[in-house]
Parts: sequence; structure tokens; C-alpha cells
Amino acid sequence: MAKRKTRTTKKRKKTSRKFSLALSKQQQVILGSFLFFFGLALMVSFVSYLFNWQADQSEVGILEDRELQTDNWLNKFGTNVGHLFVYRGFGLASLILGGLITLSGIYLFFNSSKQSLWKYWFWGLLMMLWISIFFGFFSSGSSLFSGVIGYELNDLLQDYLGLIGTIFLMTFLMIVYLVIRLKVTPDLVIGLFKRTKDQIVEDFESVPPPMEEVQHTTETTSEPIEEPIVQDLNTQPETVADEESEEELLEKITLKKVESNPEPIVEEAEISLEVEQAKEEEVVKDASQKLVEDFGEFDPTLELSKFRFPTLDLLKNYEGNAGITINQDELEENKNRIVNTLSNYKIGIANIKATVGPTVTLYEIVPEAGIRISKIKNLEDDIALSLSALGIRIIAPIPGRGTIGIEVPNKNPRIVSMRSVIASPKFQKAEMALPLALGKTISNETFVVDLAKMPHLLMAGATGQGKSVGLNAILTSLLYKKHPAEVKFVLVDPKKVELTLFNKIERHYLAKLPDTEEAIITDTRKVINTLNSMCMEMDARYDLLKDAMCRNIKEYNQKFKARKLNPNDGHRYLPYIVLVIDEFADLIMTAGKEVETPIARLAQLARAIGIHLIIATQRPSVNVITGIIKANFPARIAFRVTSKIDSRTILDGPGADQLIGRGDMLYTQGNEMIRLQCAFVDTPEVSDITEFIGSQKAYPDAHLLPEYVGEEGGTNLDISHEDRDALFREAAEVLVVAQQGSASLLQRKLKLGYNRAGRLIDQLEAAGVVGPFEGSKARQVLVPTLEALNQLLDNEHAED
Ligand SMILES: Nc1ncnc2c1ncn2[C@@H]1O[C@H](COP(=O)(O)OP(=O)(O)OP(=O)(O)O)[C@@H](O)[C@H]1O
Repeated sequence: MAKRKTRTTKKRKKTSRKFSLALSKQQQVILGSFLFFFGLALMVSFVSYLFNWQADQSEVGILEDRELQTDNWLNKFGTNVGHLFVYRGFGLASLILGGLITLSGIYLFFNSSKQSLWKYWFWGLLMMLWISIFFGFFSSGSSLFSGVIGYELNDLLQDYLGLIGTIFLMTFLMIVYLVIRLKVTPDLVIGLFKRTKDQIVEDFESVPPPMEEVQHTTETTSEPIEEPIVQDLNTQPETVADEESEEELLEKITLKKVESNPEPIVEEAEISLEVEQAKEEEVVKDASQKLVEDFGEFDPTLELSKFRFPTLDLLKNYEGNAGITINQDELEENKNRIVNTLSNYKIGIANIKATVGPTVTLYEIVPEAGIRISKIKNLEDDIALSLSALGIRIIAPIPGRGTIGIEVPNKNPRIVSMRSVIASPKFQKAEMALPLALGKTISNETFVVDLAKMPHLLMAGATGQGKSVGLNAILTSLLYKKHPAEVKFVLVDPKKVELTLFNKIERHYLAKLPDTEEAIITDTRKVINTLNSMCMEMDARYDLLKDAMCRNIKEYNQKFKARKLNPNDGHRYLPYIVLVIDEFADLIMTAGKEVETPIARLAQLARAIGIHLIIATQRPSVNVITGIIKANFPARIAFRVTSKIDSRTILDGPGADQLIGRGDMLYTQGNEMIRLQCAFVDTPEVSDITEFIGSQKAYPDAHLLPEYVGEEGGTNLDISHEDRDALFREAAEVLVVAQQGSASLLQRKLKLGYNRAGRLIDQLEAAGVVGPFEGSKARQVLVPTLEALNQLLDNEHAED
């Protein structure tokens, strides 16, 4: 049933889309107005023809005589179309045709749903036929009411069905029309009769009483309302006599009202008031239902309905991907070494089992009874030595399995291609808000998680260990699964090179601040503005949710799709927003609290309204990943890091320092730690995917975030000399000597805070000592030597 409904909705959408695609907006307006007036002209002609047809009969068909005037209000046009449609056509029912054409004009003009228009046409034409045949039934020759067609059709019917058969058929058709179109059912008819009966009784009640009784009636109404009802409920209607006294009559009427109401206990005498309330409720309920019936559910993807998701063949199939090649000798050798090493330390093994993954093999051992687990754990380095392999990790015990795991890297690690994870049924069938195909587990299962549930992700790893590839894998997963209307990315890339490829999909998937050229943010100041703007978006979304009485974005969007929220009240379909920050350490170093505060706010509050953060950093030190950030990022991915301390910072435990790099990673979402091999997606593949998407029809602009007007700390080029910092000259000298225009250098050398150093840099830029901001790189120093600097500053004074 539900399926059928969605199918019809889809079909409906298709037809209406086809219609509006065929005509441009202007064409629709012009054609709409033409049809409107043409339909009106027809109707005027037909009405006038009905009055003047006899007088104009001789003028029919004479078009070449310009002098000739007919009595029709639309002159020769009216006479001729009247003759054609009314006389020769459908008679009086031709007016319906004029009405339908006028209506089509109105629909086209206002670009309303074409679906209901088709319905009007279908039923209108049937009605026209029926009416003309109906009139044909009463006319003895061709008449003005039935038209020739109506008369002839009626004649034809009677030839085959006879008079009675024709009456039966016509009545049957009328019933079909009433039932389907007007939804008239026997219950409705009975209800209507009942209501009419009640109405008569009510009218009877409201008839002004004779003069001598007025006094009496006022007395009755001034009595408490409840009283007659209490009496009524005990009164038997049969006891009412023919000659009723006024009081008895009142009793009877009230009793009837109580009976006609389904509610057994009625507190008030005014029943019509209750009926009105019920009606009002129906209207509210119907409004959204009717909208859904007419237009179907709101479809956010409609604007880019032809959008095609990237195809699988854009991704490469890396060699050796066909299946895992298990090297039996290697397995045996490793097993023997593990057993020997352990037996050297007098640890007996009851059982050993190997699971071969893409990069590492997990040997699960069950030690003999009485062996302490910590003893095996302490042998990590010895086992690594005996296996002469890096990256041995001992998991003792494996949670939920009761065994001890030893992960040993394979000699020939296999690349997990993005293609294989995207093509996996697990990802394809994932019904998640933001599915991420991260890679494969040690047992070769595709690992898919929902970013919306994380709800924010922290990634860390030393340089060259696969962070950028990981970010690309995450973004690629979303591109393969989510329509541009459903998700938007805000990309921050201080390195300027990692995410540039995504520029191609700016108008499909990216979000940016108004009045900015590039959607991918590389400038620290812009990052601060964007983060604050996202906080504003978050607040605005919370207001919308509150207004709609929804707890999260999912409920809200469902309500919006069901057309229960009015766009005129500011409601809109809310896409998920994924904020990706590469090189977070760099940001924190340059902007500190200014970045940390909005990020912490977003991380704490944004989960319910569909804003999710992915933060990647090379340096997972505590001053970068502060306590407040860590607390709000329960999901973490660690690629290989260089020290145990770094591993602790990111994972709250060791392990990341024992990984083997090249996409080998640990994923945790609070408790369990899962070792994964990150899916590999190369730059050319990302380029192909973004090219594929970018070449399709896009939105007019990137998704715009709210405008944020921050305190302009950027390049304020007209800073007057008096306003310069006391340390201005000293700062200039430091930069000229070092030939490096960086704020952090000033911070260190002059022992300043970030803000003051930033202000100094701005002043130095205004004075022409350093060049403009260049992202993560230090600014260029424009003055080569100290002498040149002195000259420059002295010249300034001379000018003053
Ligand atoms: N999942 C993977 N599978 C196979 N090889 C990988 C994988 N991830 C990364 N590599 C290899 O490691 C190299 C470096 O990866 P990547 O550029 O992602 O490092 P990174 O951590 O981003 O470094 P940086 O922080 O300096 O940008 C890649 O060029 C690739 O050869």
C-alpha cells in the first residue's frame, strides 16, 4: 500500500516536472493569460449565443463580409464559435469547456500543481458529455441545450439500450460521478437528511414565539443551562403529548440534540458550537494532508532531480584486491615463533587461531590454565623481536572473546581500495544519515559507521601516515551516498593543497559565507568567521526545531517533508553540515581561543541539529587537543603516531604508536578499539569524482551560511601612526632580521600574547613592512635590511 502510494507520488512529480520543464516561466505566464482570456471569451460567446442564436442564425459562416454585424457580444467570433460548440457541439454543456480553458490559464499563470488540473479536465469533459446527452433525452429534435452531439449520442444510446436502458445507464454514471468525485456515500446522504431534520427542528425553536409568550421564554432561558439537560436525560420522548406545553416542547428539543450527539454526557446546551470545533480540527489536519495529496511529499532533491551519483568505475581497482592471498608459510612461521617465544617464558598455549586481514594477521591464543595475562602482555617487545616485525600489538584479553590477540603485520600488506568498500553491500544498504565507509577490519569486513551518531570525529596521525587519504575516503563515502540537497561540507584547509579538488563541487556540496569567493577556507580569520557563522546557524536551527516541536533534525525534516511546516514561517529543509578541518594544530597555534571556543560550542550542542565536525591534526599534543575538545569528540581515529604520549592523547591509551602506517588505523567510539585498514583513494580518483559531479547541473551558488560580522582584526590598512603599538619598531626589526613575517615569532621574541602579536602584524602590513596574509605560510617580509627599515620609517615621519 505504502509502496503504491510512493509510486504514484513519484509519478505525479514526474508529470508535473515534465510540464514545467517544457515551458519557461515567461512562456507559462504568457500562455496562462492567453488561455484565461480565451476561455472567458468562449464563455461570453456561448452565453450570448444562447440569447441571440435565432437572430444571428443567418450570419453563421459569413466571415469575409467585414461590414456585417451580429447580435452576439463577441460579434462574428461569438456567433461562429457559439454555433460550432453550442449548436453543433454540446449545447449548454459547452460552457464547461470554456470554464476548463479559463481554469487552465489560471493554473499555468500561477504555476500551480498540474495534477489537479488534469483531474478537472477529465471529469469536466465527462460531465460535459453527460449533460449534453441528458438534455438530448428531453429534446425532440436537435436543440440548443443538448447540441447536435448530445442529441445524436442520446439517439444512439436509445437505439441500442432503449429508453429504460438509457435512463439506467445515465443514472448509474451519475452515481459513479457522485461517489468518486464528490465522495458521496449512503452514510453521507443519511447524515445529510438527519442534519436537515435537526435544522428544521432548530428553525422551529428559533421561530419567535407569539407576543404573549415572549415574557415566558425569557424566564426559561435565564435559568441555569444544566438544569433542563439533567431533566432531559430522565425524560422519555414517547411521553410527549400531542398538545405540548412550551416546557415540554423545550424538553423534547434538548433531548433530541443529546441523542444526535455521539458524546453521551453533554455539559452544554449549544450543540452547534461543538460541531464547529470538530470542523476546525479537520481543516488543520487536512491542510498538510491535502498538500501532500496534491503535490506529494516535499522532495528536497527536486531542484537537482537529474543529479547522478558518481559511478563505481571512477574508482580504481587496486592490484591484489580480488581476494586475500594467504601465505601459508608465513602463517606457519609466525605461529611457530609465537609458540616458541611464549614457551621460552614457560607459557603454554592450549589453542591458536589466525585471522588474516588486509594489513595485519590476528593470532588469537588461548593460554593454558593458570597463566597470568599480564605476563603475556609484558612480552610484547620479545615477541616483536622474535618475529622481527614492527607494529606488533597485543590485546589481552580481546573483549568479549576470552582470548589473547597478537596482531602481526603481514609481509605483503594489501591495499583496501575505496572501490571495494563502496561496492560492498554493507555500505550500499546502509540506512544511515551520514554513512562513512572507513575501510576494512582485521577480519576483512567492510567497516561502515554513521557520522551522525559519532557525532564528531577527531583524527590524528603523524605526517605521511594516511590522514589526508582518510579524509578523502570519508568525503568520498558521503559523495557516493548523499544527494547535494542532503549534505553540505564546510572545508578548512590551511595547507591549501589537500582539499582543493573539492572546489569543483562548490555549487553542489559546499557551504560558505556570503560574499566570499572561495568556498574552501584557507585563511585563519575566515575560519573564525565561519565557525561563528556556524554557531549562528546552529542557534537558528535550534529555534526552528523549537518552533516545530521536534527534538532533532531527523524528526524536523520528516515533518517538513510531510508538509506540516510552513516555509513562510521560515521553515526549510535542513541539510546536514559536515565541517572538516585539516591541520587543526595549525589553527589552534595561530588563533587559539578564538577558534577553540566556537568549536567547543558546536561540538557540545550541534549534534541534534545536524552539524558534525571532523577535525584532523598531525600533532595530537594536549595544547592542541584540549580537554574540552576531547570531551566532546568521543569518536577518534588514530593513524600511526610517533610516541606513546601522543597515542594516549588521542586514544586515551597506547596502541597508535604500534601501528604500521599507510592507512593502518585504530578507531574508537568510546569503549572498544577496532583496528582498521583505511580505504585508499588516490588524488586522481578524487579528481575524477569531483569532475563527474562538478560537470552536472548545480545550484546557482554554494550553500550560504548566515553572515557573521566579527570584529575586523584582519588587514586594517589605515592604521594611523599614533595608534601604533609601543613595540612597533622593535617588532619590525625582529621580523626584518629574521626575514620571516610570522606572529608566532613576535610572540616568542617579544613575549607577547597572540592578540597583540596579531595587531602588530596588521600594523606592520599597513606600514608596508610585511606582505599580506598567506594562509599557513609566514608572511613575506618586504624590507630586506635594517637600514632599509630605518629609511622607510624615517620617511614616514618626514611625510608627517
Ligand atoms: N589507506 C592507505 N592504503 C595504502 N596506502 C596509503 C593509505 N593511506 C596513505 N597511504 C600512503 O601514504 C602516503 C601518505 O598519506 P597521506 O598523504 O594521507 O598522509 P598524511 O598523514 O596526510 O600526511 P600529511 O599530514 O603530511 O599530509 C600516501 O601517499 C599513500 O602512498
